[in-house]
Amino acid sequence: MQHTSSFSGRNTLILPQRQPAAFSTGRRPPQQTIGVQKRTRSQAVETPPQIVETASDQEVMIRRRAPDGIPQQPCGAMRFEVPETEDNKPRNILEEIVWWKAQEMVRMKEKEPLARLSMQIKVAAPSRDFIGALRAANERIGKPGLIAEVKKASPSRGVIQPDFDPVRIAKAYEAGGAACLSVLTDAKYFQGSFDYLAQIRAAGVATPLLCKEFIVEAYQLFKARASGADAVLLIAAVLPNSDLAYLIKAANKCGLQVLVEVHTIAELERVLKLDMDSSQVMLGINNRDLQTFKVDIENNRRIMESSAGQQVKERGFLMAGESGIFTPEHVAFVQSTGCDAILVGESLVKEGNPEAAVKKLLSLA
Ligand SMILES: O=C(O)c1ccccc1NCC(=O)[C@H](O)[C@H](O)COP(=O)(O)O
Repeated sequence: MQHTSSFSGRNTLILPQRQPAAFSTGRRPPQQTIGVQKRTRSQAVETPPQIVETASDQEVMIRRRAPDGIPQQPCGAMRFEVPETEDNKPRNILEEIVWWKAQEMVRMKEKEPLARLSMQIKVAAPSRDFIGALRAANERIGKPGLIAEVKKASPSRGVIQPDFDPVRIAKAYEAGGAACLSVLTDAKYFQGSFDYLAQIRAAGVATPLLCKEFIVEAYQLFKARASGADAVLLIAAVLPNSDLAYLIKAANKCGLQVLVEVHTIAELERVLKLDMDSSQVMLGINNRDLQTFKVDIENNRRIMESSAGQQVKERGFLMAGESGIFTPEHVAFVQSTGCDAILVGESLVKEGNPEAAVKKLLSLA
């Protein structure tokens, strides 16, 4: 991958050269098969078993795009329509969200071209050290550094906080002792907004902000940074390593740190093959399976006890436990597995007094 300096000339931000994504279309390359190929009896004798790829070896389990194209695609004054087939329906919520992002971004780019965002980034206030703030809080309080999530709704829980005021909640989290905040920006599935990031920053909240978005393109990094984010989430279940490598470099060049999220040992093993700087990239274990919604915080222990989990510690990466953390006992459990940070949404945001909820969760009161 070619490296270039962050900014060249006056108005052009140069990003690293993109490598093609291994499975970015969701289709497998023709020479690859899942499991053992079907053979006739004679072939079984003559041909050795050909196990080219198993499910756990696959880079990503979700298909990044609908195989036949998105159902409706504007094209100038015309519109493509692809007939709905079984294959062209998303297989799970994560696929649905990721397919939606492609359509959403067409409109976003029309409204706010990349060049405009690039100009905004140049004059933006410097970003804050997201990972450093979590490490400092962990040292100061002896508990995992808390990333408190500002989210109104989610696909699995519906509306979590009907009386949703993002700035009020952000200020309360900060006053309660959160080291960092995570702000949902997806509008369709989480009722979030990039404007919330900007509003929270403009209101004088000093804790670093994570843009919680389903990022598949560099455009979203620019949008996050222009809105006031200090860090972005990249989801390993969505992005093959080629895309992760590109997006991590692009994010860092925009002044954003990165939280790379995994859900399985296989994903962590894969992600650890990337060349990552532990001062710019942290890792997270999402205990929610984003394809089925099942939450299991034991997942945290399983992953941290694996040899990949050991490698995380040896290489000095900050690791966050994410999802399903409701009580101080959960916090202690996740910390005992080796996580020095936690990401918590529902249990805090649903409380009428989020400041007290943070103190209670961290046993600071
Ligand atoms: O929460 C969902 O329903 C969901 C569905 C599809 C993709 C992502 C989803 N959630 C993101 C998260 O995992 C959580 O917002 C985050 O980890 C906090 O979890 P919690 O403390 O359980 O609210």
